[in-house]
Amino acid sequence: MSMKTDTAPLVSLTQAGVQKGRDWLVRGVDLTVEPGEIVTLIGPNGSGKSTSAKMALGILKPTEGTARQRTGLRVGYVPQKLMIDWTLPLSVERFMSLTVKVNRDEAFAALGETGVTHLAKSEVRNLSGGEMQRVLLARAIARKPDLLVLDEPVQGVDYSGEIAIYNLIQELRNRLKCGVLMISHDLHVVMAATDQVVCLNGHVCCRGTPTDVSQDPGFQALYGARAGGAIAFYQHHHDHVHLPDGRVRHADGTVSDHCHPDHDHGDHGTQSAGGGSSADEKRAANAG
Ligand SMILES: Nc1ncnc2c1ncn2[C@@H]1O[C@H](COP(=O)(O)OP(=O)(O)OP(=O)(O)O)[C@@H](O)[C@H]1O
Repeated sequence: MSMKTDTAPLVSLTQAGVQKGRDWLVRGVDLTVEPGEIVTLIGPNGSGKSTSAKMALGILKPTEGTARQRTGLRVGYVPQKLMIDWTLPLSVERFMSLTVKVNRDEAFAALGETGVTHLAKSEVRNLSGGEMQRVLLARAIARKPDLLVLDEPVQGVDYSGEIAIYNLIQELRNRLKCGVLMISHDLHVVMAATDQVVCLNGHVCCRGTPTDVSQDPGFQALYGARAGGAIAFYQHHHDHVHLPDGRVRHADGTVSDHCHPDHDHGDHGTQSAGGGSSADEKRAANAG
């Protein structure tokens, strides 16, 4: 059998779940990332985003279901936190080749791709949030990955900076033709650049294109003009919680064994004027 062109998704999960002791960290996750596709995992803290990403990357073996990675998959990773002693001087140039094997030309080419060649001699600890994210992106793409994994890519970046970073991620995807798997930790902010949004809540709560959401007249009335098409706010409420024993408690207080895939996960619509009072809505209101 010829292995010249592997046309399988870069990574895929099928009904994947992880159990630790008696508790399920996450279950029933279906996910694929194709070359050139941007997939974003969203959901509240502890909803299983990192666990799902780790299963997709083959770092964590699913207890149930399957996880597959394309043969010879190269992954570029932007971590959520860096284990770096910030009291030590470290130039961007040196940082680029600190943990990954890249030569000077590759490092500079990558810094060029993310628009920060001019920072090569700068101290990493002096970088602004946006500059740091660009350097991290450069480091992740330096070895020409098939898949770019971004764990909270707009950390420490202000609102206009966020749009710039998301636009850059989209540009990189277009230029490098890589797939992108993004994790958004505490924001229900999803970019128009995202092809697929998978919202987790201990299981796949809902999924779809941000376009569906951003084309909603109610959404446009609130955010369309201001957001400039670059960012969509994906707002919804979870109408049930997953109990540690795997059972599901619904909004009406009833408890059931399963949360079926065809189960109505409640109002996943866009925010309406005068709607609830969650932190997400406050954030959306502030940003908009
Ligand atoms: N090795 C482990 N053993 C036991 N529980 C774990 C382990 N790893 C994660 N968990 C738990 O599994 C759940 C899902 O964790 P996960 O890190 O995937 O969530 P997350 O959506 O990425 O959260 P956050 O937004 O806070 O980073 C959490 O309740 C977490 O405490």
